Amino acid sequence: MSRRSAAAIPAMALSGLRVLELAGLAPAPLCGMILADFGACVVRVDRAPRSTVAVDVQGRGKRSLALDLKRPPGAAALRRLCGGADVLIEPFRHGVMEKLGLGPEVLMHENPRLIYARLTGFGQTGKYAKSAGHDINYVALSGVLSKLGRKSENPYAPVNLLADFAGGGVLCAMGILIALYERTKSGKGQIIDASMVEGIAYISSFLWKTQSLGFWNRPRGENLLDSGAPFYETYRTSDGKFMAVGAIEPQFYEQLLKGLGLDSDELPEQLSFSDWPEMKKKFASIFAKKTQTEWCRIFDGTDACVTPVLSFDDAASHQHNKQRSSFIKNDREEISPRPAPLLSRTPAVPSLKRDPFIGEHTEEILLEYGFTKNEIAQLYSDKEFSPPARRLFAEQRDEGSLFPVSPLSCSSKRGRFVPG
Ligand SMILES: C[C@H](CCC[C@@H](C)[C@H]1CC[C@H]2[C@@H]3[C@H](O)C[C@@H]4C[C@H](O)CC[C@]4(C)[C@H]3C[C@H](O)[C@]12C)C(=O)SCCNC(=O)CCNC(=O)[C@H](O)C(C)(C)COP(=O)(O)OP(=O)(O)OC[C@H]1O[C@@H](n2cnc3c(N)ncnc32)[C@H](O)[C@@H]1OP(=O)(O)O
Repeated sequence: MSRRSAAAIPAMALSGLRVLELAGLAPAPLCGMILADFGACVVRVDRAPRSTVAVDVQGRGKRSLALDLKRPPGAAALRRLCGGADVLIEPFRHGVMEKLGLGPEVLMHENPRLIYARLTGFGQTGKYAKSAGHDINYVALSGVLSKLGRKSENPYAPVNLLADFAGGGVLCAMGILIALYERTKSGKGQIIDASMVEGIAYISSFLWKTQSLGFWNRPRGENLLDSGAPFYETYRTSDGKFMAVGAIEPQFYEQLLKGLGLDSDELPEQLSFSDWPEMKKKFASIFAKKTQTEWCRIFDGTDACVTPVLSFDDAASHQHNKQRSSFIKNDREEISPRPAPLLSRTPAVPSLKRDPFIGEHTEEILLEYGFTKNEIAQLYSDKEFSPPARRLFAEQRDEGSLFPVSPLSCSSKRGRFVPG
């Protein structure tokens, strides 16, 4: 690429943004990965020296610094790093950061521009603030879990997508961006209390606000969008695959019937609740007569709102997704979703390298944040970053297979790290 064309590539939307993400389980890593995908320089602060395995499988585009925050030099180092950062993401239950002397009153006193994002299940206050929990507990407490599941079955949590990721990682990233925008006007940072319970509840506003419309008057699994309706359901095909049907509006429902070879004049009204169970059986027996490919041939290109239920492999190779390059392959041939949404001028440019090893970039990050070689040596001598840990990092690098991967120095590879 010529120098001219290289110069013409606009910086990513978040380039220059310095983010410290304290290593956590699932939500905070997604939050950090989103920011990194869109250009932020994200440093994951891992535990040292006791970490042996990276919990973060969403380390794309991040670098790793290992610190023992329980020892005064480690906590002091984080304080100093926060002095030069824009955003701190912390994923511990309420009180942990305060116990470490790293609460917001300390860090924001030293850096009033800091956005201090606290991503927890239950939030910073309330009866459960100090309790352990996981996605399913947060979805339960939000009220949403009571709505999920098929007829006559127990409530069902759809993997850990709702709390950890939608209500947690994504909304926390949104909170950070809102706070950053506000900071351009006030010059001040702020604390973000991102509770996953509230995140899911917020995301489920439609459910709350449609209560009065009669959408949800029937028991779980018997309503319009919760697998009660025959036209909003999945159906097994003759080859053991599935089709998804979402033909809600009458004109689309008509096309569904046409594709199935049915005549609406000979059927009950679309919204006749009492006929739904029978209609489901009818649709199921028809879908079971053809393969998924055959049904795709019938419905593709129509407005019947019928699509194949794809496996991950099939999703990545589906023509539509390929046409949009919706999935990317990293340098280990691992396929994952491309960052979304697509920005027209400054789209995300995700790293295609492996995720970072724990502590892999400790020294280079500390140097970038203004530590001298002597100070870093002092941290070493204080066993903050002990020889055994260094050996471990070397072993990780040699084995190469223990951890998913991507060392990407913001300064060298993307030119988007701005030293403080
Ligand atoms: C359902 C999901 C969770 C699913 C995750 C699993 C799918 C994955 C978990 C483990 C993964 C595997 C593993 O990594 C090994 C392999 C790795 C390989 O790369 C891939 C394959 C693996 C097999 C991998 C596979 C999978 O990825 C896994 C199986 C969720 O719901 S996640 C959401 C959980 N909730 C929250 O995050 C809300 C806020 N947090 C909390 O409530 C608590 O943190 C939590 C989660 C309840 C945990 O409580 P815990 O008591 O453990 O921690 P805290 O009270 O928060 O305190 C943290 C303590 O740690 C100290 N500390 C932190 N950093 C440092 C540091 N740098 N140095 C020193 N010390 C540190 C801190 O001071 C606290 O100490 P104290 O307890 O003494 O105060």
